[in-house]
Amino acid sequence: METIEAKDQNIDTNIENNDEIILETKDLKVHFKLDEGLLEAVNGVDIRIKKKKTLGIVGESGSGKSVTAKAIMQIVESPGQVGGEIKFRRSDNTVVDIGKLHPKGDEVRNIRGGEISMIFQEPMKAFSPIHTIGNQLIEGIMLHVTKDEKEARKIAIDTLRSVGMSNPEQRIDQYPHELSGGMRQRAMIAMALCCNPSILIADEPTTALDVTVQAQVLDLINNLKDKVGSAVIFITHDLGVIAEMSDDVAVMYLGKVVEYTDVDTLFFGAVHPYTQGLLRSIPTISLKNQRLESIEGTVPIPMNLPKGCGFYSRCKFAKDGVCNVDDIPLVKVKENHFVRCVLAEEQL
Ligand SMILES: Nc1ncnc2c1ncn2[C@@H]1O[C@H](COP(=O)(O)OP(=O)(O)OP(=O)(O)O)[C@@H](O)[C@H]1O
Repeated sequence: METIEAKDQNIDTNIENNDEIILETKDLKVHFKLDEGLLEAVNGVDIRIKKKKTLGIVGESGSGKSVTAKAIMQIVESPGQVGGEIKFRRSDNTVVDIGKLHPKGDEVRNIRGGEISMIFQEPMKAFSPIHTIGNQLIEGIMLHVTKDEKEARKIAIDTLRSVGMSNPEQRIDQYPHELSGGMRQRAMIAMALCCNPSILIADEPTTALDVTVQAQVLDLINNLKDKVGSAVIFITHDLGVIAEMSDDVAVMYLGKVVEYTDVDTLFFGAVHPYTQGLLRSIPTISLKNQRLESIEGTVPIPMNLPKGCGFYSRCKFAKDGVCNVDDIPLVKVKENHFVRCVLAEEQL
């Protein structure tokens, strides 16, 4: 077994020597200094995004998924402090550590919205209510793609059409509040895609939509991923969506990745008790008449945490004196399968 703890990475390839890797975080931390104490929202996350692939990040509310995404975009709110490495391969093939760039500097601004863009849970947050959809798309295109306003407007209309918006020539001059929820979500996806980003981060992009529109938006992201050739980071608490969208999956709990593998291994060979608990809580047709299990309790607030496994208080396999003594490393159990659990070896 090999340990891939952040400080002791034992992986033979990394972003510097494997150009299939487009983004890599190492020992990523986001801490908030609050009056009540230090809140460790993200606490040593190592993830890798490969070109044109989707990494799903799954976990319950409060596990640190959104804060991880915000750190990659350098948009963590004050008083959040970001540590660790966020190495990103730019379109000219140079590798930069986004975490070392000034959050308001030109280089981050070029990357954000241009090379890495994000779809948020709630489209109203992404748009200014006082400008038309078109003005907001065109502003981004003129910043990242072309200085020619006519051409930028054409790109905006074409992108709106490509995300399934009817009458884009008219809709482009509407304000966000004039669009339905589904159309607003499409407009936000268009805004995220109009500069052909190499990474699209989608943070629960369908939560606020009704079920039929949800399915359309997921299809849209999958189709556009193929067309534009972007890699996707897809954040959700829904394992059904993970199955549909992901190539690799990172399961997060209490600010850490607890299991990391490809989507098939996740569904057919999950090892971490937390992942197994999440899987037992998915409704399936064959389980129609059985009660679904849920994981008892909730994710604790990541402040003043005791030593050992973060899942200790909720885990039915927890062993006193074993799991609650030291921090648990993420361990390689087989090729492309990593688990943060001392029982991992026994359960294989
Ligand atoms: N601006 C902030 N100030 C203080 N604490 C924060 C801030 N943003 C997030 N947190 C805390 O960081 C932890 C992780 O939050 P995060 O939003 O990343 O979780 P999540 O897994 O994305 O959950 P959800 O699915 O509900 O979005 C939580 O305990 C949250 O309360």
